[in-house]
Amino acid sequence: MPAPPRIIVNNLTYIFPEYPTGVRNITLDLPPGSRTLLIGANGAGKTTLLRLLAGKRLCPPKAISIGGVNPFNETLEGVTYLGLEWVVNPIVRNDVGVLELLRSVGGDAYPERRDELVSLLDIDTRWRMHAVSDGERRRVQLAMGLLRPWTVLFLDEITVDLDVLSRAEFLGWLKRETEQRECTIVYATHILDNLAGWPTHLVHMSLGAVKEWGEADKMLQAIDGTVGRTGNSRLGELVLDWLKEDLKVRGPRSNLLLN
Ligand SMILES: Nc1ncnc2c1ncn2[C@@H]1O[C@H](COP(=O)(O)OP(=O)(O)OP(=O)(O)O)[C@@H](O)[C@H]1O
Repeated sequence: MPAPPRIIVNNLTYIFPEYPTGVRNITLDLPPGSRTLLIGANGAGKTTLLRLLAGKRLCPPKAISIGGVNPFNETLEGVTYLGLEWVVNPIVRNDVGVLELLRSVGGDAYPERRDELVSLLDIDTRWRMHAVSDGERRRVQLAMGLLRPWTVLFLDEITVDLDVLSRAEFLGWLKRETEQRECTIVYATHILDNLAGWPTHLVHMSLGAVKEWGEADKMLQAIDGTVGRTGNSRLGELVLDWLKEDLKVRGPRSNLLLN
């Protein structure tokens, strides 16, 4: 990557061909080393935005810059996108061993990193992938996906199958990565456990637009104390307020059927 992994989005609008949905007028500036949480209700546009950022959909020429590069036009060295299509890749359901899989994605080139991920994700290298649980499969996938040292990581909630401890370890490792190397993370998630103190930035999306975004500490200042009214973390409390407000503005989807 030619420049530090800063992510700039400049008035990005993308509408799906033949559908009136998409994302509109999105502007963001996420500095190198930041860890951004993308927050929003189902259908808010998080996956659409992440896929645009990762260069998987064509966007207007100057709307996105990842380390100074338009991701659709140029190959993005060091950018990793882990989303649904990666999760459903059938390769990780074959009768194949863990080490063989890790080798196939370059594990031998990064032996220390491979061993660190195997240990962190509590992977038994004797596993055969057709005979593991969903969570075990997900851990191996994560090790595969993260093995090459990325500079920008786009994560579309891929930790749902992990148990609480594994997810906490994983999040801690991601945080250390951004502290020890020059790299940047954007993570779309609905699961806020163990995320207190994790994000440097928050982006709140609703109905295909960014409603607000900024430094997490500043945005969380509005919520008093470390634990909110419902026992949630301050982050959980803030997000709950956002989503309630979004629902109020949009109205329940069931109303659409009645009209
Ligand atoms: N391929 C597509 N073609 C047309 N519309 C789409 C397509 N993919 C998503 N949409 C629509 O775009 C909107 C945003 O979808 P998106 O998947 O980005 O939401 P999301 O915030 O990631 O939701 P979730 O939290 O459920 O994953 C939705 O209204 C959805 O119906």
